[in-house]
Amino acid sequence: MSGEMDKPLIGRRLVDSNGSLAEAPSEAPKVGILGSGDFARSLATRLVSSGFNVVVGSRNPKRTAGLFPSVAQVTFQVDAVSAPEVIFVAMFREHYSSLCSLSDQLAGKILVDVSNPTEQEHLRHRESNAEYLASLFPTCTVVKAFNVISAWTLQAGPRDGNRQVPICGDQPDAKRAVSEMVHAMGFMPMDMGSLASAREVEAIPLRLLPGWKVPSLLALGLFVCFYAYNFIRDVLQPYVQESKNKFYKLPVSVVNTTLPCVAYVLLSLVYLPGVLAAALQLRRGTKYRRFPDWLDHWLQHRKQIGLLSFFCAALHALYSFCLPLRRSNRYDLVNLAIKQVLANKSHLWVEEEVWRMEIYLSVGVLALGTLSLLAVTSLPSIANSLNWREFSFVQCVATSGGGNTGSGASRPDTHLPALASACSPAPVSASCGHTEDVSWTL
Ligand SMILES: NC(=O)C1=CN([C@@H]2O[C@H](COP(=O)(O)OP(=O)(O)OC[C@H]3O[C@@H](n4cnc5c(N)ncnc54)[C@H](OP(=O)(O)O)[C@@H]3O)[C@@H](O)[C@H]2O)C=CC1
Ligand SMILES: [Fe+3]
Repeated sequence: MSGEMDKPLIGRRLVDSNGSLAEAPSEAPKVGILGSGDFARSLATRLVSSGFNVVVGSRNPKRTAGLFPSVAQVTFQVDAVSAPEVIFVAMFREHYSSLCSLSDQLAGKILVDVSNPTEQEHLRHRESNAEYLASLFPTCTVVKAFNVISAWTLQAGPRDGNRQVPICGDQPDAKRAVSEMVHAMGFMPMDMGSLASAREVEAIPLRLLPGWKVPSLLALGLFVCFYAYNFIRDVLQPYVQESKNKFYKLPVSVVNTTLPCVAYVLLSLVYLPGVLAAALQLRRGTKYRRFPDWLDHWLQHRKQIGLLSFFCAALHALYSFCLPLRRSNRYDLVNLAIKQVLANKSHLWVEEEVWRMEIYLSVGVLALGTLSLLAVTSLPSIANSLNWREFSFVQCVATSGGGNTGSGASRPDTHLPALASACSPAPVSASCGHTEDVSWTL
């Protein structure tokens, strides 16, 4: 690495008072970008605004120059790679070989591979894109970075959820140089080890909510079971036994009765593994042994199960609000009024039912509020701002002493709280026959 990269420029933004990108000082480190596509353009914009001198290498600089910030230099590939020490390869894998003619100019430089394979490419090639690039340019140092950041995020700036940039490479100095650039651009570098990890890093954007698959299927399965049960009980049975047509209940009423059942069972599934884990530790007499795989996975999915429980409870609240809006409800009320008139009753007031409904609603609202609190505190940005004691406090207050076993289920040290506090929460029963209590832990 030349001394150019050593000059500190972290946090130096080059946006003038009009909001446009100002000229980078000539002593600012030069960074090269090969390619002029979407990613190259966003990268150039962010690099310029972070204080770097950017030179873009294109096969057709005349055509593409207008798409880049005016302070970025857009030139032919061969001219772009001569000065910078760090060169981003913002091209697809199949075009890497077209750079082989630049081998001499690229010798000794750091190539940053930002590419993402498609799912088919990932399965087809055994070696990662970064390792392939390294095999084409053995005299260069290849570092894998930025592939998890979309062109849009690069342009818009880092956001809470996707600030982390996994980096891997075989040369610590090259990794450090790229990490500093990542920092300067407002992202968080995350060292993923040697270039052999590149395949793993390239697989990250291919994932689709891996932690949610099983909990979602579980919630769906529970919903189908409870819906079938409620359909038989509330619709089919009256139809068969009394020839009453209650099929109108299918879209709202049956769904509304089903949702809290699902929410309650999911909630109990959040606590059950903690209790089982604690019982297992007590039986074994030690916390220094791994849990069986099924229990380990269950423990790690508690947050998702808890959030799905919250989702069902929130939907139940919304559906309940909509109940009086239904036409069937209006007809029922009118019919009741007519019956009263016919029976010559002027004042209908059943004290017990009135109280039961008042308390039921109040408890329901409190339970949903508590569940919302737990859902909000389980969001990473909020959970990270609480220390362990504060987090446990919120969990315990919200669940009247609910248990917690920590998320690192396979790490023995985090099992300790399981023994200490794996007690089941006191459910809040509602008069309509379902329960709306809430809590889970990260
Ligand atoms: N777009 C995104 O959000 C993200 C993209 N990436 C990765 O960044 C890389 C570039 O993606 P993106 O910018 O979207 O793609 P584009 O298709 O928009 O750009 C690819 C660029 O490659 C250059 N290129 C060089 N040689 C060839 C060649 N022989 N044939 C065709 N093009 C060539 C072209 O520039 P020129 O004509 O000037 O030479 C072209 O602009 C990919 O590897 C992608 O996986 C990674 C994360 C996010
Ligand atoms: Fe309810």
